[in-house]
Amino acid sequence: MSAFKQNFLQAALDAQALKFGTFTLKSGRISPYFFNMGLFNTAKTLSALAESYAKAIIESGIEFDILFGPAYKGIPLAAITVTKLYEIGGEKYANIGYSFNRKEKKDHGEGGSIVGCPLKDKKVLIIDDVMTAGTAINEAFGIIKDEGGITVACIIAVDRMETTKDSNECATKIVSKRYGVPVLSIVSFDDIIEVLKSQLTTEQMESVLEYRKKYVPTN
Ligand SMILES: O=P(O)(O)OC[C@H]1O[C@H](OP(=O)(O)OP(=O)(O)O)[C@H](O)[C@@H]1O
Repeated sequence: MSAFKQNFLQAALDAQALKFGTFTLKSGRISPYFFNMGLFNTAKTLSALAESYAKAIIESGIEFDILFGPAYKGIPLAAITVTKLYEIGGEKYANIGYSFNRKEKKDHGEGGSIVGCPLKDKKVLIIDDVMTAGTAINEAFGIIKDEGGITVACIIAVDRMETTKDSNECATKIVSKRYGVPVLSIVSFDDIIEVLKSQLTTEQMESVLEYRKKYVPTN
Protein backbone atom coordinates (compact mmCIF):
# COMPACT_ATOMS: atom_id res chain seq x y z
CA MET A 1 0.00 0.00 0.00
CA SER A 2 1.28 3.49 -0.88
CA ALA A 3 3.05 5.32 1.94
CA PHE A 4 0.77 8.35 1.52
CA LYS A 5 -2.27 6.24 2.46
CA GLN A 6 -0.60 5.08 5.65
CA ASN A 7 0.59 8.61 6.45
CA PHE A 8 -2.91 9.95 5.86
CA LEU A 9 -4.48 7.39 8.19
CA GLN A 10 -1.91 8.10 10.89
CA ALA A 11 -2.53 11.86 10.53
CA ALA A 12 -6.31 11.24 10.69
CA LEU A 13 -5.93 9.22 13.88
CA ASP A 14 -3.61 11.83 15.43
CA ALA A 15 -6.10 14.61 14.62
CA GLN A 16 -8.95 12.38 15.86
CA ALA A 17 -10.55 12.93 12.46
CA LEU A 18 -10.90 9.15 12.24
CA LYS A 19 -12.57 7.56 15.22
CA PHE A 20 -13.87 4.15 16.17
CA GLY A 21 -16.98 3.71 18.34
CA THR A 22 -20.70 4.05 17.62
CA PHE A 23 -21.77 6.86 15.32
CA THR A 24 -25.05 7.78 13.64
CA LEU A 25 -24.38 8.87 10.06
CA LYS A 26 -26.19 11.35 7.76
CA SER A 27 -27.71 8.21 6.16
CA GLY A 28 -29.13 7.12 9.54
CA ARG A 29 -26.86 4.09 9.66
CA ILE A 30 -25.05 3.22 12.88
CA SER A 31 -21.39 3.05 11.95
CA PRO A 32 -18.45 1.65 13.94
CA TYR A 33 -16.18 4.35 12.52
CA PHE A 34 -16.47 8.01 11.62
CA PHE A 35 -14.38 10.39 9.57
CA ASN A 36 -14.61 14.11 10.34
CA MET A 37 -12.55 16.21 7.99
CA GLY A 38 -13.23 19.32 10.08
CA LEU A 39 -10.65 18.11 12.60
CA PHE A 40 -7.85 18.72 10.14
CA ASN A 41 -7.82 22.31 11.30
CA THR A 42 -4.26 23.37 12.09
CA ALA A 43 -1.34 24.31 9.83
CA LYS A 44 0.42 21.00 10.40
CA THR A 45 -2.63 18.77 9.91
CA LEU A 46 -3.80 20.68 6.84
CA SER A 47 -0.35 20.40 5.33
CA ALA A 48 -0.43 16.62 5.86
CA LEU A 49 -3.93 16.48 4.37
CA ALA A 50 -2.92 18.49 1.29
CA GLU A 51 0.08 16.22 0.81
CA SER A 52 -2.17 13.15 0.87
CA TYR A 53 -4.56 14.58 -1.72
CA ALA A 54 -1.68 15.78 -3.89
CA LYS A 55 0.09 12.43 -3.83
CA ALA A 56 -3.13 10.55 -4.62
CA ILE A 57 -3.72 12.88 -7.59
CA ILE A 58 -0.14 12.56 -8.84
CA GLU A 59 -0.24 8.78 -8.50
CA SER A 60 -3.48 8.62 -10.52
CA GLY A 61 -1.74 10.23 -13.49
CA ILE A 62 -4.92 12.14 -14.35
CA GLU A 63 -4.33 15.13 -16.61
CA PHE A 64 -6.34 18.21 -15.71
CA ASP A 65 -6.24 22.00 -15.80
CA ILE A 66 -8.29 23.07 -12.79
CA LEU A 67 -8.97 21.76 -9.31
CA PHE A 68 -12.53 22.67 -8.37
CA GLY A 69 -13.74 22.69 -4.75
CA PRO A 70 -17.54 22.73 -4.21
CA ALA A 71 -18.68 25.14 -1.46
CA TYR A 72 -18.07 25.07 1.35
CA LYS A 73 -15.76 22.32 2.45
CA GLY A 74 -14.27 21.79 -0.99
CA ILE A 75 -12.97 25.38 -1.12
CA PRO A 76 -10.01 25.16 1.27
CA LEU A 77 -9.28 21.66 -0.02
CA ALA A 78 -8.83 22.95 -3.57
CA ALA A 79 -6.64 25.83 -2.36
CA ILE A 80 -4.31 23.82 -0.14
CA THR A 81 -4.03 20.91 -2.58
CA VAL A 82 -3.22 22.97 -5.65
CA THR A 83 -0.30 24.62 -3.86
CA LYS A 84 0.92 21.26 -2.56
CA LEU A 85 0.71 19.77 -6.07
CA TYR A 86 3.15 22.45 -7.22
CA GLU A 87 5.44 21.96 -4.22
CA ILE A 88 5.57 18.20 -4.68
CA GLY A 89 5.01 17.76 -8.41
CA GLY A 90 7.01 20.77 -9.63
CA GLU A 91 6.66 22.63 -12.92
CA LYS A 92 4.14 20.14 -14.37
CA TYR A 93 1.64 21.61 -11.91
CA ALA A 94 2.77 25.24 -12.01
CA ASN A 95 -0.19 26.38 -14.11
CA ILE A 96 -2.91 24.22 -12.60
CA GLY A 97 -5.71 26.56 -11.61
CA TYR A 98 -8.20 26.41 -8.81
CA SER A 99 -11.75 27.59 -8.55
CA PHE A 100 -14.88 27.19 -6.47
CA ASN A 101 -18.53 28.13 -6.50
CA ARG A 102 -20.41 30.44 -4.18
CA LYS A 103 -23.52 28.95 -2.64
CA GLU A 104 -25.28 32.29 -3.18
CA LYS A 105 -24.70 34.13 -6.42
CA LYS A 106 -23.07 37.55 -5.94
CA ASP A 107 -24.64 40.43 -7.89
CA HIS A 108 -22.20 43.22 -7.07
CA GLY A 109 -18.45 43.68 -7.55
CA GLU A 110 -17.10 41.03 -9.90
CA GLY A 111 -20.44 39.20 -9.58
CA GLY A 112 -21.24 35.59 -10.49
CA SER A 113 -21.04 32.31 -8.67
CA ILE A 114 -17.59 31.06 -9.68
CA VAL A 115 -14.41 32.36 -8.07
CA GLY A 116 -10.96 31.52 -9.43
CA CYS A 117 -9.96 30.19 -12.84
CA PRO A 118 -12.65 30.28 -15.53
CA LEU A 119 -13.78 26.74 -16.35
CA LYS A 120 -14.62 27.14 -20.02
CA ASP A 121 -13.04 24.38 -22.16
CA LYS A 122 -10.90 23.28 -19.21
CA LYS A 123 -10.38 19.79 -17.85
CA VAL A 124 -11.61 19.91 -14.27
CA LEU A 125 -10.89 17.69 -11.27
CA ILE A 126 -13.43 18.01 -8.44
CA ILE A 127 -12.11 17.75 -4.88
CA ASP A 128 -14.30 17.19 -1.81
CA ASP A 129 -14.09 15.54 1.61
CA VAL A 130 -16.63 12.72 1.43
CA MET A 131 -19.52 11.45 -0.66
CA THR A 132 -22.71 10.15 0.92
CA ALA A 133 -25.54 10.21 -1.61
CA GLY A 134 -23.46 12.04 -4.22
CA THR A 135 -25.69 15.15 -4.14
CA ALA A 136 -22.85 17.67 -3.72
CA ILE A 137 -20.78 16.05 -6.45
CA ASN A 138 -23.77 15.92 -8.82
CA GLU A 139 -24.27 19.63 -8.25
CA ALA A 140 -20.59 20.26 -8.96
CA PHE A 141 -20.82 18.35 -12.25
CA GLY A 142 -23.79 20.56 -13.20
CA ILE A 143 -22.00 23.80 -12.29
CA ILE A 144 -18.89 22.84 -14.24
CA LYS A 145 -20.94 21.84 -17.29
CA ASP A 146 -22.90 25.09 -17.17
CA GLU A 147 -19.60 26.99 -17.14
CA GLY A 148 -18.37 25.08 -20.21
CA GLY A 149 -15.83 22.94 -18.36
CA ILE A 150 -15.25 19.19 -18.70
CA THR A 151 -15.06 17.18 -15.49
CA VAL A 152 -12.41 14.49 -15.89
CA ALA A 153 -12.40 12.99 -12.37
CA CYS A 154 -13.32 13.51 -8.72
CA ILE A 155 -11.31 12.93 -5.60
CA ILE A 156 -12.51 12.53 -2.04
CA ALA A 157 -10.57 11.71 1.12
CA VAL A 158 -12.37 8.58 2.30
CA ASP A 159 -14.42 6.22 0.15
CA ARG A 160 -16.68 4.41 2.61
CA MET A 161 -17.54 1.99 -0.24
CA GLU A 162 -21.04 1.55 1.09
CA THR A 163 -24.36 1.48 -0.72
CA THR A 164 -26.51 4.58 -0.79
CA LYS A 165 -29.95 4.47 0.80
CA ASP A 166 -31.62 4.16 -2.61
CA SER A 167 -29.35 1.73 -4.38
CA ASN A 168 -27.39 -1.48 -4.05
CA GLU A 169 -24.30 0.23 -5.39
CA CYS A 170 -21.89 2.52 -3.60
CA ALA A 171 -22.06 6.28 -4.22
CA THR A 172 -18.61 6.51 -5.78
CA LYS A 173 -19.45 3.76 -8.31
CA ILE A 174 -22.79 5.33 -9.15
CA VAL A 175 -21.15 8.71 -9.83
CA SER A 176 -18.31 7.12 -11.77
CA LYS A 177 -20.75 5.20 -14.00
CA ARG A 178 -23.14 8.12 -14.42
CA TYR A 179 -20.47 10.52 -15.67
CA GLY A 180 -17.95 8.04 -17.07
CA VAL A 181 -15.08 9.42 -14.99
CA PRO A 182 -12.93 7.94 -12.22
CA VAL A 183 -13.78 8.75 -8.60
CA LEU A 184 -10.53 8.63 -6.67
CA SER A 185 -10.00 8.62 -2.93
CA ILE A 186 -6.97 8.95 -0.68
CA VAL A 187 -8.14 5.84 1.17
CA SER A 188 -11.06 3.42 1.06
CA PHE A 189 -12.84 1.58 3.86
CA ASP A 190 -10.73 -1.47 2.94
CA ASP A 191 -7.52 0.56 3.31
CA ILE A 192 -8.70 1.63 6.76
CA ILE A 193 -9.28 -1.99 7.74
CA GLU A 194 -5.95 -3.10 6.28
CA VAL A 195 -3.81 -0.41 7.89
CA LEU A 196 -5.53 -0.27 11.25
CA LYS A 197 -6.26 -3.93 11.90
CA SER A 198 -3.35 -4.19 14.34
CA GLN A 199 -4.52 -1.10 16.26
CA LEU A 200 -8.15 -2.14 16.72
CA THR A 201 -9.51 -4.28 19.52
CA THR A 202 -11.16 -7.59 18.62
CA GLU A 203 -14.58 -6.07 19.34
CA GLN A 204 -13.87 -3.02 17.16
CA MET A 205 -12.69 -5.25 14.34
CA GLU A 206 -15.77 -7.44 14.63
CA SER A 207 -18.12 -4.47 14.36
CA VAL A 208 -16.13 -3.03 11.46
CA LEU A 209 -16.32 -6.31 9.54
CA GLU A 210 -20.00 -6.75 10.37
CA TYR A 211 -20.72 -3.24 9.08
CA ARG A 212 -18.72 -3.95 5.93
CA LYS A 213 -20.66 -7.16 5.31
CA LYS A 214 -23.96 -5.35 5.74
CA TYR A 215 -23.35 -2.24 3.64
CA VAL A 216 -20.45 -2.79 1.25
CA PRO A 217 -21.53 -4.48 -1.99
CA THR A 218 -19.55 -7.55 -2.97
CA ASN A 219 -19.18 -6.69 -6.69
O1 LIG B 1 -22.82 13.11 -1.16
P1 LIG B 1 -23.66 14.03 -0.32
O2 LIG B 1 -24.91 13.39 0.18
O3 LIG B 1 -23.90 15.34 -1.01
O4 LIG B 1 -22.85 14.32 1.02
C1 LIG B 1 -21.51 14.77 1.02
C2 LIG B 1 -21.43 16.27 1.01
O5 LIG B 1 -22.04 16.75 2.22
C3 LIG B 1 -21.13 17.64 2.87
O6 LIG B 1 -21.27 18.94 2.42
P2 LIG B 1 -22.59 19.80 2.63
O7 LIG B 1 -23.50 19.57 1.46
O8 LIG B 1 -23.15 19.52 3.98
O9 LIG B 1 -22.07 21.29 2.51
P3 LIG B 1 -20.85 22.07 3.24
O10 LIG B 1 -19.61 21.67 2.48
O11 LIG B 1 -21.21 23.48 3.02
O12 LIG B 1 -20.79 21.64 4.68
C4 LIG B 1 -19.77 17.15 2.44
O13 LIG B 1 -18.78 18.15 2.56
C5 LIG B 1 -19.98 16.73 1.01
O14 LIG B 1 -19.80 17.80 0.13
